[in-house]
Amino acid sequence: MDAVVKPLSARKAVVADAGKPGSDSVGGKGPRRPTRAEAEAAVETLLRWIGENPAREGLVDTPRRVVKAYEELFAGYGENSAEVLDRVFEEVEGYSDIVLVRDISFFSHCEHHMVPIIGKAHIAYYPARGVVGLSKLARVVDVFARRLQTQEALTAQISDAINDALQPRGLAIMIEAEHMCMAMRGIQKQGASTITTRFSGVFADDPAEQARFMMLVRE
Ligand SMILES: Nc1nc2c(ncn2[C@@H]2O[C@H](COP(=O)(O)OP(=O)(O)OP(=O)(O)O)[C@@H](O)[C@H]2O)c(=O)[nH]1
Ligand SMILES: [Zn+2]
Repeated sequence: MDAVVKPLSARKAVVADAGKPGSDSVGGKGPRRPTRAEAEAAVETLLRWIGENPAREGLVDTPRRVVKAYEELFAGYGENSAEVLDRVFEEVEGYSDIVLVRDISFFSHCEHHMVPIIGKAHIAYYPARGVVGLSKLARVVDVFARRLQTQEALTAQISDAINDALQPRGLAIMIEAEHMCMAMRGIQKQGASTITTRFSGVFADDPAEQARFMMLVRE
């Protein structure tokens, strides 16, 4: 959770690095991580700021609950994509055609407003030196989704992590998401969905492969 309190410049460096083996768990130098009590006090301040009375019965435990919920919602800062993708299975009877896991649901939070991004990721690759457990693709989505994000960075980080770990012949990532900061506030457009893609290897080189990916995602 250190990155939550890192200055923006330091945090940007972490994001740029993310996905490289061993470098996407956030930590190291930076401002001191606040204590749990300080984090709870910050929630209490926000409660007072919105006009609430943190001492009323329904709210006395809320700072504790919010901090606990943040540990879960932002658990990705303590996780490392390289560890998740550590185990490559090479004995797949020579299978080297497309592997596509679609509709991987995720929740993230936008880094501008800290409100939810709700979406689905679709991931396809052509194995070269083996395959990973299918659940690991979904786990790697959560490693990065459970951080403050932009959809573009999330897409790039997932792609970089899988490319580094698996070196597939091709990798395609598509993310479709609704940003609550556009739905609940600001422009207030519900149902608008944002699509981002990242193609590499044969998916970047061959438009027919991109078309195949799109067809499989949509069918
Ligand atoms: N590119 C990108 N923009 C995002 C993402 N999530 C939220 N945003 C946008 O980030 C922008 C932040 O704009 P600002 O003008 O700094 O903030 P704001 O005054 O709250 O903007 P409004 O949302 O337009 O009210 C908004 O346009 C959001 O829609 C994302 O994942 N990617
Ligand atoms: Zn936002």
